[in-house]
Amino acid sequence: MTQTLTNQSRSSALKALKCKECGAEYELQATHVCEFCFGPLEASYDFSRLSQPITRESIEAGPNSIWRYRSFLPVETDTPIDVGTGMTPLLKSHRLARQLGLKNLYIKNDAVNMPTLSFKDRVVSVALTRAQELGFSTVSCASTGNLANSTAAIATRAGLDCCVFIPADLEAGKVMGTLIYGPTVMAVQGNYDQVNRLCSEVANTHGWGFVNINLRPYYSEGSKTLGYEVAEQLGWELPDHIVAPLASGSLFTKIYKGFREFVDNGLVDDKAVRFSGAQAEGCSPIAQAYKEDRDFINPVKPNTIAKSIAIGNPADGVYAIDIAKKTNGTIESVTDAEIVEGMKLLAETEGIFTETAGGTTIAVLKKLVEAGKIDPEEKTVVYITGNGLKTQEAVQGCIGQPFEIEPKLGSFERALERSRTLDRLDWQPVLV
Ligand SMILES: Cc1ncc(COP(=O)(O)O)c(C=O)c1O
Ligand SMILES: N[C@@H](CCOP(=O)(O)O)C(=O)O
Repeated sequence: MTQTLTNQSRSSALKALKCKECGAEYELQATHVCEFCFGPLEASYDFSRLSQPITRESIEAGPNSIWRYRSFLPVETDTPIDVGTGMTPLLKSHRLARQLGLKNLYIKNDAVNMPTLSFKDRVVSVALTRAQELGFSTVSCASTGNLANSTAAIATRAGLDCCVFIPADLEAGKVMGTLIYGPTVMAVQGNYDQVNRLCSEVANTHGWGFVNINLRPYYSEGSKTLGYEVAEQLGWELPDHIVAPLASGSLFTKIYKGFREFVDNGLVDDKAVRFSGAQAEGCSPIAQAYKEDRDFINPVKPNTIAKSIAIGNPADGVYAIDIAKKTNGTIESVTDAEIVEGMKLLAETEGIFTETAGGTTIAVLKKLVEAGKIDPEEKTVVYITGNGLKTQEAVQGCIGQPFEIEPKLGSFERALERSRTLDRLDWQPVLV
C-alpha cells in the first residue's frame, strides 16, 4: 500500500482507491480488497483538482452517453470507449401508474441500453476504459449473463481479448448474446457464487482484467450514471423514492452515491430520497437479512427464474441494507409467479418487455404499493435493468400463442371470432 497517488490529470478528479471499511487508501491499480481489513475498495475523487468546475451546462454540452459524466467516473483518458451507452429513456408512466394508483411514477428503461440491452453496458464501458489505461490486453468476468454479453461486445469494439465465465444453466438468449461476439466462454457446472470463486482464482493466476473482480472499484462506479441520468432527466431534481433490483447490491449503492455526488457538487438540491430494493424469493439473502434486522448476510443457494440477479452471497448486501434503512426505504422479495406477472404487467401497460430482473422490480413495486409503503404522490422511479428477449423461457406458457391461419379471409375471420371468445391462454397454434 502507498499513499502516493499517480493521477495528477486536471480533467480527471480520480484520486485513490479507498477501503469502505477502514478508509485505507491505495494506488489506482487493479486491486479490490483492503490488505488490512479485507473490506472492499471504492474509487474516491477530489473534485477540487478539476481545472473546470462541473456545471449543468458543461454536462449538457457533453456526449449523449454516460461519458457526459466523465468527470465523475474513474478514468483518466479524454477518449473513453463510447459505444453509445446510457441516456436511456426516463418515461412518465400513465397506464401502469393508473393501475397501481400512483400519480408520479417514472420508468428508467435500461432494457434498451446500448449495445447489449442491459444496465451492464454502463459498468463495462467504464471498466474496459480503465482496463486499457492499466494496460490489460485480456478482459474477463464472472457473470449471470448480462455482464458476459456486455463484456464480450465492448471488448470486441475495443480490440481486447475476452474470456467470460457463466453458470452452465443460463438462458439461451444470454448464451447466444455472448457467443455472437466471439469470446471464449466457460460454462461452469455450478451457480454464480461458484463461478465467482473460480474467477477469483483465475484472476490470481492469469494477468487478466476481471471487470467485476480486480477492476471492480472502477467497474461498479458505472452504475452511478443511473443516478445522474435520472436527476438530469427529471429536470435537475432528485426523485422522492427509487425502486431497484438487488443482486450483489452494487447497483443500488451506486445510485445512492451518484445522487450524493450531484448534491455535493451543487448540481441538484438536497432531498431525502427513499431507496427500496427488490429480490426474488428464490434468492433473497439481502431481503431476508433486512426483514430479520440482521447486519450480516447469510449466503443462500439460488433457486429462481430470475437468474440474472441470482447471487447467493452478495458482496454489497450490507451496504444496500444500510441505505434502505437510513433512507426510510425497504427491501422486499417476490415469488417466481409474481415475477412473471410483473413482466406481463409492464409489457401490457407500458409496452416494455423486461427480463426477469425487471419483472422482480415491478412485482416488488406493486407489493409495496399494496402494503401502503409508497405514497401515491411520491415521485417514484422504478429501474428496469434488462431486456425480456434474453429471458423468453420465463414467460413461455404464460402469454398465449399465435393463431396459425390459412392465407384466406375466411380463415382469418374464424380465428378472429375465436380470439374474442377464448381466453388468450387457450389460444392454440392450430389451423382454424
Ligand atoms: C439485469 C440485471 N439487473 C440487476 C442486476 C443487479 O445488479 P447488482 O449485482 O449490481 O446488484 C443484475 C446483475 O447483477 C442484472 O443483470
Ligand atoms: N448480474 C451480473 C453478474 C454479477 O455482477 P456484479 O456486478 O454483481 O459483480 C451479470 O449480469 O452477469
